[in-house]
Amino acid sequence: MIPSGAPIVTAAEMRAAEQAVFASGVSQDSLMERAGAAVARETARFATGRPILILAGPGNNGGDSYVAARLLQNAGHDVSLVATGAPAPGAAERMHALWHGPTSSLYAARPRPVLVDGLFGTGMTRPLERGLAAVFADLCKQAEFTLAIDLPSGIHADTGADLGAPRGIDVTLALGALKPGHLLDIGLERCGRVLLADIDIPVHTRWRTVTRPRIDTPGAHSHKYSRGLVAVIEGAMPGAARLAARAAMAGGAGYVVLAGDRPWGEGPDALVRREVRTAEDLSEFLGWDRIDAIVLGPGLGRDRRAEAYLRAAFAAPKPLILDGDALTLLGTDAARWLETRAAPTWITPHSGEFDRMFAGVGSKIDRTLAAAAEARATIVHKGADTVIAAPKGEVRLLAHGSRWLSTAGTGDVLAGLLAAQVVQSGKGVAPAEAAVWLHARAAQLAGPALIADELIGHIPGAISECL
Ligand SMILES: NC(=O)C1=CN([C@@H]2O[C@H](COP(=O)(O)OP(=O)(O)OC[C@H]3O[C@@H](n4cnc5c(N)ncnc54)[C@H](O)[C@@H]3O)[C@@H](O)[C@H]2O)[C@@H](O)CC1
Ligand SMILES: [K+]
Repeated sequence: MIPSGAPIVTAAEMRAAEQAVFASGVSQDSLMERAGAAVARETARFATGRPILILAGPGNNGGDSYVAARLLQNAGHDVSLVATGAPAPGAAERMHALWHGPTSSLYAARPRPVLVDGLFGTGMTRPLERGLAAVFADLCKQAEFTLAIDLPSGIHADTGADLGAPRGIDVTLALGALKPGHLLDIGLERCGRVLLADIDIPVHTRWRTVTRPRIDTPGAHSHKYSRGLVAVIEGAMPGAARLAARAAMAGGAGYVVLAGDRPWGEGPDALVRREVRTAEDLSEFLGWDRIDAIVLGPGLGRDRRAEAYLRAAFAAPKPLILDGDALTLLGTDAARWLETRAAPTWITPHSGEFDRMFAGVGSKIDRTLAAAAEARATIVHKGADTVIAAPKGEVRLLAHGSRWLSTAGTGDVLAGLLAAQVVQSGKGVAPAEAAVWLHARAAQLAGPALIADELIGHIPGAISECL
């Protein structure tokens, strides 16, 4: 569980935001008191009277531990504290001085039912030393409840990479804002439930977690064309395009046309079919001014005709959603091709497709942002941690989507759903955020062992939660 619509900042941005708070006259000690008070509050809520063991590292994460230990002890809790070494000079050292209980060595620590991890937070820069990681993992294993302060020690704040974090953290209390490490890579698995503590540090960022969209009920004067016409192009595997077309219909598009050389197969009667056999046919069809968005790629194939279809779709001055085989065809030339389009483009790669199209370094957010800027397209980089990035720097992140979505066809459904949102809600991240939320919610409603066809049936239920 991750708070929705929450700001996400890097460790450096968080430090800068803290410096701005200090510059406004708030002392480092009082900020640490706020952080420690939030930790004490949440720990008390979950501890329900059980004995508490608090781990304190050398830096400010440890400083928060000393504050929490003092406040919990003052409130009558049974608290033991262990430290990895002397606290760093400054606020952490001053908070240590205010802690009047004993401080013992981590290596002598006895497990207790409640564990609070204040070893390292955003200052985590290198892997945990092996012996320390083993002791820490063992204490987590033997605890009944574990809360990590800001981040689990052993998770890289900016990338979510594993620097030796234990399994079994139940709650991570993010201080001030979420960090990418709560949402990406191994961090996503190891944080448990993420709670956000507002410690009154203003942050300014264009990165947020995905929120539930607001969807308008069609107005009295709405008609099929005003609600948007989506054209889905069929290729070698017609089932994939049909899934996308049906998802566009369920997603609220007013009119959906499936265009291909075998469009007459199964599917709803409300789906309009159009026979298209060559790239010339396709160009002519895409010239129809009623078309508001095009979906190309699901089941397209990778032959010469598929390439010609891709060129025809690129040339059409319409919003374009590219998925699957279209992305494979773009390959390493993706950015060069995509940036030539005048009309808006969305691409929906999974990590394998993304890595074939774009180089890049850094976290999944950094790489997706860089690719979006280079390609001048909005990118929905799918996965357990789905990152949406737009060329001008906007980021939305959906973590904890249903793991049952990892089956064939669910990506085709997302592409169609995205097209339906594009024709209804316009540009950039907004339609992508709506589509990703609806897709994840439909998956939750479909439950375990879902198949892509069933997912479509739950889209209206997801939409009804957004009205
Ligand atoms: N800056 C502030 O005033 C505030 C910071 N806060 C807390 O401070 C944390 C950040 O504090 P720090 O910047 O001091 O950093 P940490 O407390 O996360 O880490 C302390 C130091 O440990 C060292 N270190 C990193 N990886 C290590 C490893 N594998 N083994 C051994 N040592 C390692 C680093 O040199 C780092 O400076 C936040 O996560 C948050 O918990 C909060 O108290 C709010 C206020
Ligand atoms: K921690």
